[in-house]
Amino acid sequence: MTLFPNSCAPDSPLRLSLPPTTADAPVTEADMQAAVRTLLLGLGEDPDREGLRDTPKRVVKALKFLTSGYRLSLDDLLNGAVFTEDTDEMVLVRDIDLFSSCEHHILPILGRAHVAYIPNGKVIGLSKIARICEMYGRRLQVQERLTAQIADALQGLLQPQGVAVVVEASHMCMVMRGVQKPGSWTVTSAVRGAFAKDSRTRQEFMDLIQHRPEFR
Ligand SMILES: Nc1nc2c(ncn2[C@@H]2O[C@H](COP(=O)(O)OP(=O)(O)OP(=O)(O)O)[C@@H](O)[C@H]2O)c(=O)[nH]1
Ligand SMILES: [Zn+2]
Repeated sequence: MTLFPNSCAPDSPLRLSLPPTTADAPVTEADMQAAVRTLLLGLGEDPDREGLRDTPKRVVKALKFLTSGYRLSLDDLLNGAVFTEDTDEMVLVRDIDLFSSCEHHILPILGRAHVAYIPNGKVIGLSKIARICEMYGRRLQVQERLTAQIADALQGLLQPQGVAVVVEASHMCMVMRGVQKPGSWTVTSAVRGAFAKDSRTRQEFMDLIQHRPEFR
């Protein structure tokens, strides 16, 4: 595994554009656990009671998992699974479960992605499309950026004739708190190449993903 997402060659198409981070800041695991302990105290809890004693450790572990996409790169997850193939028919992987975290509240974004591309001499292993969604999902996100990152990753890896991505998701920050709208779904799309230029191609994609959004 590449520990640092930007560790591939500076001119590599696989290089990720990460937001500025404090990755070099000396924040230890103990610091992070102490911060969670402080949160618990602020919430009026007793962090030393039995049920909460290991909670700082668990929360840090969970948050690290939910943001593990920062510590992955496209070449890690691709494992070379890009193949030469003489086809120019649309490939669609739909209903890819997606779990992300909203960057404003660090609360879950739950939904699914539909990802299509029209090859241009190269195809990608199908599971890798879901892995790309996972990599970008396991970061602090806004849905619009998540959608665009998935599209741009495929565009960069395959130089296909076009890419289309639709993400439909429910934001727990709009469901469990704040405006409290449990039935709301946010739909975002990113289209590139033929899907942007040709409305019939875009319509074919939209017809193929038509269904009632419902989180299972
Ligand atoms: N565009 C976009 N907005 C998001 C996303 N996730 C959360 N938000 C919104 O980010 C906004 C943050 O607004 P603020 O007013 O700063 O935060 P807040 O007081 O918690 O807002 P409320 O959620 O309205 O209570 C809210 O409107 C959220 O709904 C996302 O993926 N995309
Ligand atoms: Zn939010």
